[in-house]
Amino acid sequence: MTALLADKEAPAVPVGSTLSIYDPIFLGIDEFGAHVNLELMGRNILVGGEPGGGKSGFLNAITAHAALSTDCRLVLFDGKLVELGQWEDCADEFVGFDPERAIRVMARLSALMNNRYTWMHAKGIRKLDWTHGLDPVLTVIDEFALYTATYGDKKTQEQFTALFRDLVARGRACGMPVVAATQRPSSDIVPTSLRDLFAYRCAFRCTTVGSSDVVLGHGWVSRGYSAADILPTNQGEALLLSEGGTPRSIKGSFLTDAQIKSIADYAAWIRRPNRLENQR
Ligand SMILES: Nc1ncnc2c1ncn2[C@@H]1O[C@H](COP(=O)(O)OP(=O)(O)OP(=O)(O)O)[C@@H](O)[C@H]1O
Repeated sequence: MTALLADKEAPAVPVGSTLSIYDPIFLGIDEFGAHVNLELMGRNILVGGEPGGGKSGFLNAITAHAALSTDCRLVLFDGKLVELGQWEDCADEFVGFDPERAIRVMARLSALMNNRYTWMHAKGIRKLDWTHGLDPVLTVIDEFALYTATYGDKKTQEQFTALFRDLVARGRACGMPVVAATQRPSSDIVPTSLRDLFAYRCAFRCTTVGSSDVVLGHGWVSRGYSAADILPTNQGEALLLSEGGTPRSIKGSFLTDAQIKSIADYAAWIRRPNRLENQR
């Protein structure tokens, strides 16, 4: 009822819950049915696996949390438009298949990182947190290989790759984490030097044991953790590895298109620039 009131008549309290990007993000359940949550701030997440394994579902669950977090700015890259497209109204930037635009947005993120580090240096801050009053900026990229190896020419691909790598390397300490997914987990698309910048790695079903190791890190297959063992019929199952741990079998949370639409509508409403809190 409250939500139906016009802005000027609405009480100065939120009509529903909002989240913080500093809250743990619900990702799904483990093999014992326990909730699996992830603290994103200060970390990057790499997601890989064959088409149809459940990567976009996983990305949508994280994006939903971020969209409902009014302390988080969102930058979305979706070369297919339809995987993250429903969140466009919640995002500060939504990049589709235009490689030049992808580079421009990445370059702006790079400039923002430089500004933040200059400010942090002046203030003597080593790692940004919620007490510093700067909104985190989450970048979510579905199928980054489209930008690094498919769209554009060699020059634009190299430019994007360099800026992307810089964001993954430097973003996390200044409140700019990255969640990046690819359906091509091969060593040319995800070289070890890039993979190692991701503290969290999530492997959905992979076609080969080599691809599983590309996502999780070399040696996990030989220790018995292979995403190639996930059944093709078990979509949404993945091996999740967090810094210093061992891969954990999870079943990712999944939002239907209708659920995404209603969450995205609500999130766009609470994120609108003239929302009540901003008018005080
Ligand atoms: N956690 C889940 N639980 C149940 N079903 C799921 C889950 N995740 C995905 N699915 C099912 O698998 C289908 C494909 O999932 P999704 O689009 O996320 O795969 P993908 O890995 O992103 O594929 P692509 O690489 O082609 O984009 C979904 O439409 C859904 O039916």
